[in-house]
Parts: sequence; structure tokens; C-alpha cells
Amino acid sequence: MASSGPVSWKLDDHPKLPKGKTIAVVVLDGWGEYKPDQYNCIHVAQTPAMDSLKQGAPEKWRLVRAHGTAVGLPTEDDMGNSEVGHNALGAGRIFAQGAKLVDLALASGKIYDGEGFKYISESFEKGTLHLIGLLSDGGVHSRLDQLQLLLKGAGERGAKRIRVHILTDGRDVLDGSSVGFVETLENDLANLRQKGVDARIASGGGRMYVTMDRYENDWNVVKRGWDAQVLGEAPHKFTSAVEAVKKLRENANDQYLPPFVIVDENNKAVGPILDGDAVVTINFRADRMVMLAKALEYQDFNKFDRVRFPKIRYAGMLQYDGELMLPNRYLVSPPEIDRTSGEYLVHNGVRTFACSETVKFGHVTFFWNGNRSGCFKPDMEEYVEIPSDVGITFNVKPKMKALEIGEKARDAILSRKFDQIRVNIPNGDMVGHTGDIEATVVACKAADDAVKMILDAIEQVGGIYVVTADHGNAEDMVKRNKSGEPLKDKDGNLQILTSHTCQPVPVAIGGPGLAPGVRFRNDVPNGGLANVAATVMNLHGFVAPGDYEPTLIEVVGN
Ligand SMILES: O=C(O)[C@H](O)COP(=O)(O)O
Ligand SMILES: [Mn+2]
Ligand SMILES: [Mn+2]
Repeated sequence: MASSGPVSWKLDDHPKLPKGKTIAVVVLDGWGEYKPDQYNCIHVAQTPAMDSLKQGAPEKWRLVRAHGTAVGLPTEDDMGNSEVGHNALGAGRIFAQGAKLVDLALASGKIYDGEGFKYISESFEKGTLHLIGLLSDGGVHSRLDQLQLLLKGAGERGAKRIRVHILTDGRDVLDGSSVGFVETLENDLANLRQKGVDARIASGGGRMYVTMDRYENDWNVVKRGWDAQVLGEAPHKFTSAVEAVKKLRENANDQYLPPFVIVDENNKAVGPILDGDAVVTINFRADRMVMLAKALEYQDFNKFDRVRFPKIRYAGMLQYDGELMLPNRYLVSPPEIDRTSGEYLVHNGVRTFACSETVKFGHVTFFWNGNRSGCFKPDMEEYVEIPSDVGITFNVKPKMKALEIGEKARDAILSRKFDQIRVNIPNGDMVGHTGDIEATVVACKAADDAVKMILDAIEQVGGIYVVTADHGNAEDMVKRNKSGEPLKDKDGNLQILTSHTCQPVPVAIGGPGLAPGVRFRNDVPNGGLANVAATVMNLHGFVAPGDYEPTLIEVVGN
């Protein structure tokens, strides 16, 4: 709930903990805790820095929950992800997240009564309704069952012509599962056609190669999608989407399928986006939809040549950026993540430095601050983005920019210009998603090296560190049965897990600046990521607001 009335930003002083310590807050992306076997890349890799922190258990090292309801997701079967993880870390409270809000709006039918749906339905009589988004049941960016309900609901409410522009997954779900999802969707569209709705798949491509870039890392990705979805142009043309995906999979995996369009018997694209049409981007998660939303919405736009800028009615499943009000129209209101710890802390004099490389930059800024772009007080904050490599899969360069992030953090710590130095180290996650086990081992070592640099700098300035992660990934690289044994596919090949996991993640505290007597409490056994914010506020010398999830620490002795 958004707070009513003006917010009082003043935080109470912590009765026992001093202010003015330099605190490094390190988020290892995709770094969970799991049993040590050969598919646990964190275990296989040399990770002396993280291992040394673990020696501090249980007083200085513990595990917290990073998936399911602990981060505002609908069920305990939902793995964690960066958006919900960083939201919880930064906001200190658990908000019902996009996945859940869309579920509720669909179940109650409220989605159809809202302004957003009314707006797009004005196109139903004469135009086409286009649905663009990730086709899987991963539940990280979108969910198939939500798309199915929306298709049905739109058909029942007058949409006469529907075109779906699919993005295949293989990242939040198993590689190869795209074929099944397309078959399921085709079945639904056939049912709609029987009811008189002209409904078809119009285009497609793999999510990482087509459309779903983030933080403006590579606009070519969005352009490829634009050409297929809007212009109806792509290097590959097929008359059936199932055939398209099966054929293109011969040379690429689901994440990286090249763009294709579906054509009719005259080789004409069946569903370009035209003046008078309606468009809905069906993903609820923000980061990988913002770029497309800009291309669809902004009159002035120079990131690539759109060739044609159709006059459409566009709505997002959610509003993806509250600050930019992007998109202007949306079907479901996003969670109102207000009064984040970052905003409180700058109001209480904490000078903040945040850094990652491009692919995770928004995680420690935008997601951390409750899906809000930009700083709160530019004179108190510095956000540094290190450009990520472009156009490669990260198993090729598994060290990514870990070293550079470590160096920037070290320099910021040693400069003594900041009270909080916050970084995201992406390797375990980004390389874990490629499913390349060997490369992920290298990635984990690189992440550990970066942690070491930061711990050393904290040592030098007498500071404090808080090292944690946003969800699991690299600690388990295979799909398993209920008893935890690796599963094989019908050809006897190991089923590689490219996705996140439901494992807990570590939180470690320490450093020469940590007051004697500070230790983890043992009365928050179910603590989750949202408990970290109050913990960090305490270490800065403040008591967290009363509605924050409880702190993980206590101070014993005098
Ligand atoms: O967007 C992605 O890369 C994956 O779907 C989820 O990964 P992230 O939540 O770690 O960003
Ligand atoms: Mn993540
Ligand atoms: Mn990830």
C-alpha cells in the first residue's frame, strides 16, 4: 500500500550501533546454496573468499529465502528472480509482484474493467489486437496461462482479429520446451478460430536474440523484433510456427532462435502491426520490455530506424517504469513499491555508490529502488554502469566485467566519499543461464575474485560488508527428480537447467567496522531477502521503519 500523506524520512538512531561506517553491499547474482556435487558450479569452483565467509556461520553467515511467497510470488514453486529479489532487498517489505497481480486481475475479471483494456478494445472493431511476449510457463517475465486467459477474454469481448508475436524462452524453462508451448498456443488459437475469431501466430524469435534486451545493452535485439512484429519482415518465413521453431532449432537453442514471420500462401506476412491496431506487451516484468515499450510509444525515437511508426493503441500488461510512466497505458497496476531503503538512507545522509555492468545495472538501481529509474538525490548518489560485452553469450567470456566492478567498488570504498557501496556481480547468473557448466565454474571463480577485492578494500577503511545474493542459479545446473537425482532426457542426455532455482541464498556480515557483539539473531528462522534492508539500515546506525521486515541482527553484550 502506498503511504498516505507526506512521508517522514527521518529514521531513528540505532540505540547501539554507530553511524558513519563504510558499508559494502554485495549482491552475487544467481548464487544459491545447494548440496555439493559436480553440478554445483559454486562448489566446484575455487571460491576462497565466499568460503571464508561461510566459516562465520551461524553468527555472521546464514541462509535466507529468495523464492516464492518470501519475495511476493504466487506460490512456493516459483523460483526467485532478479526483479523480485532486488525489489525485496531494497524495499525491506514483501509486495505482491506482477505475476500475482496479473493472476488476481484475470481471476476477478477486473483486468477487463480497467482503463487499459477499454483503451485497446477501441481497436477491436476495425483493427487487429497484437500480443507480444515471452511464451513459457517460467513465471519470471510472463506466464502461458495468463496469455491463454487474456486471449480468451479478448475474444469474448469483441477482438475479431488477434495476432500473437511469440518469443521463445529456454532460459527460465528447459531448452527445447518451446515446441510444446507453441503447440499449446496453436491449439488455443484454433479454438478461438472455431468461435469466429481470426487468431494466429504472426512472428517469433528467441528472447535473447529478438526483442528482450535490457538496459539498452544492444538495440539491434529490439530492432530484429520490430522488423518481424511491426514490419512483417524477417530472414525466415514459414507458414506454421511449430514448423518454424522445429526447423530453426536445428541451428540455435530456444533463447537464440533467429526472427521469423508467418506468411500466407502468397508469401505475405499474416500479421504486421498497422495503423489502427492495438498492441499489448504481455510480460509483467519490466526490465526486458522497457526498450520495446519505448519503440512502440515514443514519437521521438532514434535508437534504430523504425521505418514505419504505426498509429496504435498500446498497453503494457503492467506499467514498466513508474518514473517514466512507460507505457502510459497498462492492463494491471504494478506493485506500488514505495519508501525503499535507498530513499530513506539518502534522506538520512547516507552517500551511496551503486555499480554493475550493463546487463545488471538496473538491478542495483532501478529494481533496488522499487522499479524507479534515476537517483533520489543526485548530489548524494553516484550510479556507475560498466558497459557489458554485446552480441555474445556469456559462456564465451565468463569472467564478464567482474574485475572491473570489483575495481570500481574498491576505488569508491577507498575514496571515502561514500557510506554505502552497492554492487551486483552478475557472473553466476548470466553464465549459469547459458547451461555451460565449465564456463559457469569459471564465472563463479571470477565473482569470488571480485568479492575478495571488495572485502580487502573494506578491511583497509575499517568498514563493514554485507554479502548476499538475489536467487539461486549456478549452484545447480541440472534438472532433478524429487529425491534430487539428475534427470536424463529420452536420449539419455543430462537435462541441463538454465533457469534459476528455489534454493536459499547466503547473507554474510563482517569487516573491522562491525561493532563487537553484532550477530545474526536466531529467532528469524524463515528470514528472506526482505529482511536484509532493515539489517543494512542498522549497520548504518539507524532503526528501520516499523513496517519493514525485521532485522536479521542483534547486538549482544553492552
Ligand atoms: O531475464 C533473464 O535474464 C532471466 O529470465 C531471469 O534472470 P534475472 O532474473 O537474474 O535477470
Ligand atoms: Mn538475478
Ligand atoms: Mn537470471
